[in-house]
Amino acid sequence: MTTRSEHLEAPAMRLILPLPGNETFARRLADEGGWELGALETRRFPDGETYVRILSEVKNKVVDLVCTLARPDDGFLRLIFAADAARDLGARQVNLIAPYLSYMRQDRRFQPGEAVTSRSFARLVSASFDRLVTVDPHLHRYAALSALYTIPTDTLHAAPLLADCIAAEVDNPLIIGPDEESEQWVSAIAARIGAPHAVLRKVRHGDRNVEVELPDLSKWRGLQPVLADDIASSGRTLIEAARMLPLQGFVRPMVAVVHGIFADASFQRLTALCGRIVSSDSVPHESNAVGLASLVARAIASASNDEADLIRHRRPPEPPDEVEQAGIDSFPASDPPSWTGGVT
Ligand SMILES: O=P(O)(O)OC[C@H]1O[C@@H](O)[C@H](O)[C@@H]1O
Repeated sequence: MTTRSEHLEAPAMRLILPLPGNETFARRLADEGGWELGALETRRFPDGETYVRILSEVKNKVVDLVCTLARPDDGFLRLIFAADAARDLGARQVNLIAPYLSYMRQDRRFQPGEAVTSRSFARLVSASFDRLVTVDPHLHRYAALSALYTIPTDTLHAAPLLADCIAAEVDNPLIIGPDEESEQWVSAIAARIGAPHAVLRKVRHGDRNVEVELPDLSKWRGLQPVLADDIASSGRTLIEAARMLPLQGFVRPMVAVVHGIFADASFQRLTALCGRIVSSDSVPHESNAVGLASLVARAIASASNDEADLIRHRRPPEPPDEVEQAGIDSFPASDPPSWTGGVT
């Protein structure tokens, strides 16, 4: 008979469990690691409430729920219900594998009364999961996810994979970031493939209204421009950058993004202005050309499955920081800024 201590010492079996729409990525992940692929069923009751049923055995297993979080409001409750169900049914550990992590951009209160959704979302996820694995979260004013999340997190980077994809497709690339924020990604990509890089200036006036200015790039005319960024959301940032490049005599740019959300008809609009457009498979899209499953599988395999270790790494929530208070004080109602959103 197996004793309790023998059982705890045995390596936990792992179950990769996709939420709807994440089956392809989950299958790749399971194949990479040689792990079991599970299934769950969800539907809506006639009143709009969510039904969730886990169809695989989870007892004593490490359960990795795979759910990219593009358009999170549609499926977040079913994700939380699935995590709770896995735990109720005896899962030893319940992790969230979210190749794209949402709610990273409203990371402070820009106007009095605004919800700081980065913080609220992190609290909800931290309450339901033991660990979070994600790729290139939009860390702007926060240096690391540990400033928001109270559970252990693994932050992976797609820049080397995007760089290899660009190098395979373009001979003499000039890597261009559409705004100052993108410097971190474009410099990493450029360094890996030994290409020059430049960063444009952007002013955001609204959710779908941005202005992009080009510095003098004439010394690089003749190179193939490659616009690289972390997210294409409304696509406006990339569209404006792509519109500006021909003004300095550049050919149509290639576009390489980690997270291709491409809301509205932005992909079609970009296609009209650009050459090849590639993204990672963090968000399922026709532009997916860079697979992340192997990167994510390696992180999962090396993460600790030890409950005691996870409990040690859980931290109490941090109190609101200076930034939040500064946000409240700095925008008196009589003098609102023209752009009230948090996204740059
Ligand atoms: O312009 P859209 O595509 O809406 O938003 C994406 C841009 O906004 C920034 O936060 C991102 O880093 C990216 O540059």
